Amino acid sequence: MTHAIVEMNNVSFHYGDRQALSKINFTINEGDFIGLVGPNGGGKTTLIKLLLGMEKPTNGSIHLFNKPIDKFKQKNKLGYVSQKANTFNRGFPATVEEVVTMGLTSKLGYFHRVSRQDKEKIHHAVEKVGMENYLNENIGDLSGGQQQRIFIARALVSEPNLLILDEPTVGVDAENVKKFFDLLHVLNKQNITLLLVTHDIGTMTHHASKIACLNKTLHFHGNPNEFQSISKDELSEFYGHPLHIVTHDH
Ligand SMILES: Nc1ncnc2c1ncn2[C@@H]1O[C@H](COP(=O)(O)OP(=O)(O)OP(=O)(O)O)[C@@H](O)[C@H]1O
Repeated sequence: MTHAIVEMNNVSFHYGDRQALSKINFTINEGDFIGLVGPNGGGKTTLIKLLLGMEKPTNGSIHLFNKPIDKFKQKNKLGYVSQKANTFNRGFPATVEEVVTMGLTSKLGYFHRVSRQDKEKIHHAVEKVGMENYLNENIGDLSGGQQQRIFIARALVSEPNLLILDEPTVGVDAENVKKFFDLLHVLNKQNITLLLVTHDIGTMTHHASKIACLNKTLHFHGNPNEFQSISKDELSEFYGHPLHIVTHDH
């Protein structure tokens, strides 16, 4: 039986006079791996802000794990890796272990003492992303792809059921993109539901179990085969410009 962990019902959102989202009905089921795609300004970031409780819908309702979002207190169930996560420069004075610890302290408060159990969680999260040999390295000395793994570990440390990733493969080379998706599949098999915002539709159709296409309204939400059967003209109309999709075979 599938369990809905996110339910958006008839959700609209305005920034002042500007409507960013209109009448969105969107469900995320436990175990989904959803690629959220759409043109620039289509409302992807806004939708994520609503899920994270950073903005409130102008109309409609959101339920997280069967609770109305304003009654939902288990913030640890949601993990978020932002687009700007890997911007640490060389020499940034924090070790991998310290960065991953921030994933707990941001939820528990900075004065929360890190217990032995917390340490175990931190090490476990770092192991999950295959970076256990780098715990004492400075984050700024790692490659972009390695830093990205650490930010995923930071999001995983609070043991989320839903992991939201915003444009995680921008600026990552093809080999590391492949490794990154391998990691996401492992996490997905471990029952972590994934919502990945991306402009790379071609890669997404190979990896995601569902594609959601957003341009103010939700134009499509279904499996990648159904998505690929949408005509190029229809997609270009939805995007507002001709679209060239590069598909990657693995
Ligand atoms: N803080 C804000 N104030 C006013 N308008 C905003 C604000 N943030 C976003 N918008 C507008 O809301 C619409 C949706 O923006 P949003 O950032 O959600 O789109 P997006 O799909 O994430 O875009 P991109 O792919 O370029 O990151 C756009 O028209 C944008 O200009």
